[in-house]
Amino acid sequence: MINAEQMYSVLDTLPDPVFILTREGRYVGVFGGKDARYYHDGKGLVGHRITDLIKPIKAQWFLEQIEKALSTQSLLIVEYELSNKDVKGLPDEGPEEPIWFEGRVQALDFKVDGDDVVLWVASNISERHCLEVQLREMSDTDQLTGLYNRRKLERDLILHFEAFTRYGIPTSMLMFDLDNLKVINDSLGHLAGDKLISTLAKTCIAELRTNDIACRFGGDEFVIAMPALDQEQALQLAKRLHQRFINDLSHFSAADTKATVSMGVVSISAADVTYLDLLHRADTALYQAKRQGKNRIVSA
Ligand SMILES: Nc1nc2c(ncn2[C@@H]2O[C@H](COP(=O)(O)OP(=O)(O)OP(=O)(O)O)[C@@H](O)[C@H]2O)c(=O)[nH]1
Repeated sequence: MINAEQMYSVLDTLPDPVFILTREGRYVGVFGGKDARYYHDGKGLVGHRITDLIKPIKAQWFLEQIEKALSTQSLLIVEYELSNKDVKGLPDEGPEEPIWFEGRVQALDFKVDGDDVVLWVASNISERHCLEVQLREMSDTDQLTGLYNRRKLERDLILHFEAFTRYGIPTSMLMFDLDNLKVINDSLGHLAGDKLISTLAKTCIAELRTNDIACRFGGDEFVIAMPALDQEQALQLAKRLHQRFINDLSHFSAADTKATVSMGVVSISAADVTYLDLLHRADTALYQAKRQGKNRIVSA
Protein backbone atom coordinates (compact mmCIF):
# COMPACT_ATOMS: atom_id res chain seq x y z
CA MET A 1 0.00 0.00 0.00
CA ILE A 2 1.11 3.52 -0.64
CA ASN A 3 2.06 5.38 2.56
CA ALA A 4 1.25 8.97 3.60
CA GLU A 5 4.64 10.30 2.52
CA GLN A 6 4.30 8.71 -0.92
CA MET A 7 0.76 10.09 -1.17
CA TYR A 8 2.10 13.59 -0.53
CA SER A 9 4.74 13.07 -3.20
CA VAL A 10 2.04 11.96 -5.66
CA LEU A 11 -0.05 15.06 -4.92
CA ASP A 12 2.94 17.29 -5.36
CA THR A 13 3.82 15.71 -8.71
CA LEU A 14 0.37 16.33 -10.25
CA PRO A 15 0.69 18.33 -13.49
CA ASP A 16 -2.44 20.43 -12.70
CA PRO A 17 -2.50 22.59 -9.55
CA VAL A 18 -4.79 21.63 -6.68
CA PHE A 19 -5.78 24.19 -4.05
CA ILE A 20 -7.44 23.64 -0.68
CA LEU A 21 -9.41 26.79 0.14
CA THR A 22 -11.47 27.75 3.18
CA ARG A 23 -14.92 29.32 2.96
CA GLU A 24 -13.25 32.74 3.48
CA GLY A 25 -10.86 32.08 0.61
CA ARG A 26 -7.71 31.24 2.58
CA TYR A 27 -5.26 28.93 0.82
CA VAL A 28 -4.52 26.16 3.32
CA GLY A 29 -2.87 23.80 0.85
CA VAL A 30 -1.42 23.93 -2.67
CA PHE A 31 -0.30 20.78 -4.46
CA GLY A 32 0.89 19.90 -7.94
CA GLY A 33 0.93 22.42 -10.78
CA LYS A 34 4.25 20.93 -11.91
CA ASP A 35 3.65 21.48 -15.64
CA ALA A 36 5.54 24.78 -16.00
CA ARG A 37 4.32 25.21 -19.60
CA TYR A 38 0.86 25.88 -18.21
CA TYR A 39 1.16 26.98 -14.59
CA HIS A 40 3.03 29.24 -12.19
CA ASP A 41 4.29 27.80 -8.92
CA GLY A 42 1.51 28.45 -6.40
CA LYS A 43 3.33 27.34 -3.26
CA GLY A 44 3.75 30.98 -2.11
CA LEU A 45 -0.04 31.36 -1.84
CA VAL A 46 -0.43 29.14 1.23
CA GLY A 47 -1.56 31.07 4.29
CA HIS A 48 -2.87 34.01 2.20
CA ARG A 49 -6.46 34.96 1.45
CA ILE A 50 -7.82 35.37 -2.08
CA THR A 51 -9.05 38.86 -1.14
CA ASP A 52 -5.48 39.92 -0.28
CA LEU A 53 -4.05 38.60 -3.54
CA ILE A 54 -6.63 39.24 -6.28
CA LYS A 55 -8.54 42.37 -7.31
CA PRO A 56 -11.83 42.78 -5.36
CA ILE A 57 -14.29 41.96 -8.20
CA LYS A 58 -12.45 38.79 -9.20
CA ALA A 59 -11.82 37.78 -5.56
CA GLN A 60 -15.54 38.14 -4.86
CA TRP A 61 -16.30 35.83 -7.79
CA PHE A 62 -13.97 33.15 -6.34
CA LEU A 63 -15.60 33.44 -2.90
CA GLU A 64 -19.04 33.00 -4.49
CA GLN A 65 -17.93 29.80 -6.24
CA ILE A 66 -16.50 28.39 -2.98
CA GLU A 67 -19.78 29.21 -1.21
CA LYS A 68 -21.76 27.54 -3.98
CA ALA A 69 -19.65 24.35 -3.84
CA LEU A 70 -20.00 24.22 -0.04
CA SER A 71 -23.75 24.77 -0.03
CA THR A 72 -24.54 22.32 -2.85
CA GLN A 73 -21.96 19.71 -1.77
CA SER A 74 -21.70 18.72 -5.41
CA LEU A 75 -19.02 19.17 -8.05
CA LEU A 76 -19.01 22.70 -9.48
CA ILE A 77 -17.33 23.34 -12.84
CA VAL A 78 -16.40 26.92 -13.74
CA GLU A 79 -14.32 28.67 -16.39
CA TYR A 80 -12.29 31.83 -15.76
CA GLU A 81 -9.36 33.84 -17.04
CA LEU A 82 -6.42 34.68 -14.82
CA SER A 83 -2.92 36.01 -15.40
CA ASN A 84 -0.03 35.76 -12.94
CA LYS A 85 -0.14 39.59 -12.95
CA ASP A 86 -3.65 39.34 -11.42
CA VAL A 87 -2.37 37.36 -8.45
CA LYS A 88 0.10 38.85 -5.96
CA GLY A 89 2.77 36.38 -4.85
CA LEU A 90 3.04 34.40 -8.10
CA PRO A 91 6.50 34.27 -9.70
CA ASP A 92 7.23 35.75 -13.15
CA GLU A 93 8.43 32.37 -14.42
CA GLY A 94 5.77 30.47 -16.36
CA PRO A 95 3.26 31.45 -19.04
CA GLU A 96 3.25 35.15 -19.94
CA GLU A 97 -0.22 35.35 -21.48
CA PRO A 98 -3.38 35.27 -19.31
CA ILE A 99 -4.58 31.70 -18.87
CA TRP A 100 -8.11 30.35 -19.27
CA PHE A 101 -8.83 27.80 -16.56
CA GLU A 102 -11.45 25.20 -15.96
CA GLY A 103 -11.91 24.97 -12.19
CA ARG A 104 -13.46 21.86 -10.64
CA VAL A 105 -14.54 22.71 -7.13
CA GLN A 106 -15.73 20.15 -4.60
CA ALA A 107 -16.54 20.53 -0.87
CA LEU A 108 -14.33 18.34 1.33
CA ASP A 109 -15.79 16.35 4.20
CA PHE A 110 -13.40 17.69 6.85
CA LYS A 111 -12.53 21.07 8.32
CA VAL A 112 -9.14 22.76 8.57
CA ASP A 113 -8.58 24.81 11.74
CA GLY A 114 -12.37 24.73 12.21
CA ASP A 115 -13.12 26.09 8.70
CA ASP A 116 -15.09 24.37 5.93
CA VAL A 117 -12.83 23.71 2.95
CA VAL A 118 -13.09 22.95 -0.76
CA LEU A 119 -10.78 21.24 -3.20
CA TRP A 120 -10.19 23.45 -6.28
CA VAL A 121 -8.50 21.73 -9.24
CA ALA A 122 -7.47 24.19 -11.96
CA SER A 123 -6.78 23.01 -15.53
CA ASN A 124 -5.35 25.19 -18.24
CA ILE A 125 -7.88 25.26 -21.11
CA SER A 126 -6.44 28.25 -23.02
CA GLU A 127 -5.99 26.32 -26.28
CA ARG A 128 -9.51 24.93 -26.16
CA HIS A 129 -10.88 28.37 -25.29
CA CYS A 130 -9.02 29.94 -28.22
CA LEU A 131 -10.46 27.30 -30.59
CA GLU A 132 -13.95 27.90 -29.22
CA VAL A 133 -13.62 31.64 -29.85
CA GLN A 134 -12.42 30.95 -33.41
CA LEU A 135 -15.29 28.54 -34.01
CA ARG A 136 -17.83 31.06 -32.71
CA GLU A 137 -16.35 33.74 -34.99
CA MET A 138 -16.45 31.35 -37.94
CA SER A 139 -20.04 30.38 -37.27
CA ASP A 140 -21.02 34.07 -37.11
CA THR A 141 -19.16 35.07 -40.25
CA ASP A 142 -19.95 34.86 -43.94
CA GLN A 143 -17.07 33.16 -45.77
CA LEU A 144 -17.01 35.22 -48.98
CA THR A 145 -17.25 38.69 -47.45
CA GLY A 146 -16.06 38.36 -43.84
CA LEU A 147 -19.24 40.19 -42.78
CA TYR A 148 -21.52 38.71 -40.14
CA ASN A 149 -24.10 36.17 -41.25
CA ARG A 150 -27.85 36.06 -40.73
CA ARG A 151 -27.58 33.97 -37.55
CA LYS A 152 -25.50 36.67 -35.79
CA LEU A 153 -27.75 39.46 -37.10
CA GLU A 154 -30.89 37.80 -35.76
CA ARG A 155 -29.27 37.25 -32.36
CA ASP A 156 -28.31 40.92 -32.14
CA LEU A 157 -31.68 42.11 -33.40
CA ILE A 158 -33.39 40.36 -30.49
CA LEU A 159 -31.24 42.44 -28.10
CA HIS A 160 -31.85 45.70 -30.00
CA PHE A 161 -35.55 45.01 -30.01
CA GLU A 162 -35.44 44.58 -26.25
CA ALA A 163 -33.46 47.86 -25.89
CA PHE A 164 -36.24 49.59 -27.85
CA THR A 165 -39.18 48.13 -25.92
CA ARG A 166 -37.52 48.68 -22.51
CA TYR A 167 -35.62 51.94 -22.94
CA GLY A 168 -36.92 53.41 -26.19
CA ILE A 169 -33.45 53.19 -27.83
CA PRO A 170 -34.06 53.19 -31.60
CA THR A 171 -32.47 50.81 -34.03
CA SER A 172 -32.66 51.35 -37.76
CA MET A 173 -32.15 48.88 -40.51
CA LEU A 174 -30.87 49.12 -44.02
CA MET A 175 -31.55 46.24 -46.38
CA PHE A 176 -29.94 46.36 -49.82
CA ASP A 177 -29.48 44.15 -52.82
CA LEU A 178 -27.39 44.32 -55.98
CA ASP A 179 -29.34 45.16 -59.10
CA ASN A 180 -29.06 42.88 -62.13
CA LEU A 181 -26.50 40.48 -60.66
CA LYS A 182 -27.94 37.65 -62.74
CA VAL A 183 -27.16 39.49 -66.00
CA ILE A 184 -23.66 40.35 -64.77
CA ASN A 185 -23.02 36.75 -63.71
CA ASP A 186 -24.25 35.53 -67.09
CA SER A 187 -22.13 37.93 -69.11
CA LEU A 188 -19.00 38.48 -66.99
CA GLY A 189 -18.97 35.19 -65.07
CA HIS A 190 -19.73 34.12 -61.54
CA LEU A 191 -16.31 35.24 -60.22
CA ALA A 192 -17.02 38.80 -61.35
CA GLY A 193 -20.34 38.53 -59.49
CA ASP A 194 -18.46 37.42 -56.38
CA LYS A 195 -16.14 40.40 -56.76
CA LEU A 196 -19.12 42.74 -56.76
CA ILE A 197 -20.46 41.19 -53.57
CA SER A 198 -17.02 41.49 -51.89
CA THR A 199 -16.71 45.10 -53.05
CA LEU A 200 -19.97 46.02 -51.30
CA ALA A 201 -18.76 44.29 -48.14
CA LYS A 202 -15.43 46.17 -48.15
CA THR A 203 -17.24 49.48 -48.52
CA CYS A 204 -19.50 48.58 -45.58
CA ILE A 205 -16.51 47.77 -43.40
CA ALA A 206 -14.81 51.06 -44.33
CA GLU A 207 -17.88 53.28 -43.88
CA LEU A 208 -19.72 51.91 -40.85
CA ARG A 209 -19.36 52.59 -37.12
CA THR A 210 -18.03 49.72 -35.03
CA ASN A 211 -21.40 49.05 -33.40
CA ASP A 212 -23.25 48.80 -36.72
CA ILE A 213 -23.80 45.17 -37.66
CA ALA A 214 -23.33 44.55 -41.35
CA CYS A 215 -24.41 41.14 -42.48
CA ARG A 216 -24.69 39.22 -45.72
CA PHE A 217 -28.27 38.13 -45.49
CA GLY A 218 -28.00 35.69 -48.36
CA GLY A 219 -26.97 35.76 -52.05
CA ASP A 220 -26.61 39.40 -53.08
CA GLU A 221 -28.72 40.72 -50.21
CA PHE A 222 -27.25 42.56 -47.21
CA VAL A 223 -28.65 43.96 -43.98
CA ILE A 224 -27.10 46.58 -41.73
CA ALA A 225 -28.53 47.06 -38.24
CA MET A 226 -27.72 50.49 -36.86
CA PRO A 227 -28.26 50.75 -33.12
CA ALA A 228 -29.10 54.20 -31.70
CA LEU A 229 -29.80 55.73 -35.15
CA ASP A 230 -33.27 57.07 -35.92
CA GLN A 231 -34.83 56.79 -39.36
CA GLU A 232 -33.60 60.20 -40.59
CA GLN A 233 -30.02 59.52 -39.50
CA ALA A 234 -30.21 56.06 -41.05
CA LEU A 235 -31.42 57.57 -44.32
CA GLN A 236 -28.46 59.98 -44.35
CA LEU A 237 -26.11 57.03 -43.83
CA ALA A 238 -27.90 55.07 -46.57
CA LYS A 239 -27.43 57.98 -49.02
CA ARG A 240 -23.72 58.21 -48.21
CA LEU A 241 -23.28 54.46 -48.56
CA HIS A 242 -25.26 54.36 -51.80
CA GLN A 243 -23.01 57.02 -53.32
CA ARG A 244 -19.93 55.05 -52.27
CA PHE A 245 -21.39 51.85 -53.75
CA ILE A 246 -22.12 53.56 -57.06
CA ASN A 247 -18.54 54.86 -57.25
CA ASP A 248 -17.03 51.51 -56.29
CA LEU A 249 -19.23 49.52 -58.68
CA SER A 250 -18.85 51.90 -61.62
CA HIS A 251 -16.16 49.80 -63.29
CA PHE A 252 -18.25 46.61 -63.09
CA SER A 253 -20.74 46.68 -65.90
CA ALA A 254 -21.88 44.26 -68.53
CA ALA A 255 -22.90 45.44 -72.00
CA ASP A 256 -25.48 48.12 -71.18
CA THR A 257 -26.28 46.74 -67.70
CA LYS A 258 -24.89 48.85 -64.86
CA ALA A 259 -24.07 47.35 -61.45
CA THR A 260 -26.13 49.35 -58.99
CA VAL A 261 -27.79 48.84 -55.61
CA SER A 262 -31.36 49.21 -54.32
CA MET A 263 -32.02 49.96 -50.67
CA GLY A 264 -34.81 49.93 -48.10
CA VAL A 265 -34.53 51.85 -44.81
CA VAL A 266 -36.74 51.30 -41.76
CA SER A 267 -36.62 51.88 -37.98
CA ILE A 268 -38.12 49.84 -35.14
CA SER A 269 -41.58 51.19 -34.40
CA ALA A 270 -44.03 50.57 -31.57
CA ALA A 271 -46.20 48.58 -33.99
CA ASP A 272 -43.46 45.96 -34.53
CA VAL A 273 -44.11 42.93 -32.37
CA THR A 274 -40.76 41.19 -32.96
CA TYR A 275 -37.60 41.89 -34.94
CA LEU A 276 -39.13 39.81 -37.74
CA ASP A 277 -41.64 42.63 -38.36
CA LEU A 278 -38.72 45.01 -38.84
CA LEU A 279 -37.05 42.62 -41.28
CA HIS A 280 -40.31 42.22 -43.13
CA ARG A 281 -40.79 46.01 -43.45
CA ALA A 282 -37.19 46.41 -44.65
CA ASP A 283 -37.80 43.74 -47.26
CA THR A 284 -40.98 45.52 -48.42
CA ALA A 285 -39.12 48.86 -48.71
CA LEU A 286 -36.38 47.16 -50.73
CA TYR A 287 -38.98 45.55 -52.98
CA GLN A 288 -40.53 48.98 -53.59
CA ALA A 289 -37.11 50.37 -54.54
CA LYS A 290 -36.79 47.58 -57.11
CA ARG A 291 -40.34 48.14 -58.39
CA GLN A 292 -39.73 51.88 -58.75
CA GLY A 293 -36.82 51.23 -61.16
CA LYS A 294 -33.86 50.05 -58.99
CA ASN A 295 -30.72 52.04 -58.04
CA ARG A 296 -32.60 54.02 -55.38
CA ILE A 297 -33.42 54.18 -51.68
CA VAL A 298 -36.92 53.81 -50.23
CA SER A 299 -37.35 54.93 -46.62
CA ALA A 300 -40.58 53.53 -45.18
N1 LIG B 1 -21.60 35.61 -58.29
C1 LIG B 1 -22.49 35.32 -57.36
N2 LIG B 1 -23.79 35.31 -57.66
C2 LIG B 1 -24.68 35.04 -56.69
C3 LIG B 1 -24.27 34.72 -55.39
N3 LIG B 1 -25.38 34.50 -54.64
C4 LIG B 1 -26.44 34.66 -55.44
N4 LIG B 1 -26.04 34.99 -56.70
C5 LIG B 1 -26.86 35.23 -57.87
O1 LIG B 1 -27.48 36.48 -57.75
C6 LIG B 1 -28.75 36.46 -58.34
C7 LIG B 1 -29.68 36.98 -57.27
O2 LIG B 1 -31.01 36.97 -57.71
P1 LIG B 1 -31.80 38.32 -57.98
O3 LIG B 1 -31.52 39.29 -56.87
O4 LIG B 1 -33.22 37.93 -58.24
O5 LIG B 1 -31.12 38.75 -59.33
P2 LIG B 1 -30.80 40.17 -59.89
O6 LIG B 1 -30.36 39.95 -61.27
O7 LIG B 1 -29.83 40.87 -58.99
O8 LIG B 1 -32.21 40.86 -59.87
P3 LIG B 1 -32.68 42.21 -59.17
O9 LIG B 1 -32.31 42.06 -57.73
O10 LIG B 1 -34.14 42.27 -59.39
O11 LIG B 1 -31.96 43.31 -59.84
C8 LIG B 1 -29.03 35.03 -58.75
O12 LIG B 1 -28.83 34.91 -60.14
C9 LIG B 1 -27.99 34.22 -58.01
O13 LIG B 1 -27.55 33.09 -58.70
C10 LIG B 1 -22.88 34.69 -55.10
O14 LIG B 1 -22.41 34.44 -53.98
N5 LIG B 1 -22.01 35.01 -56.12
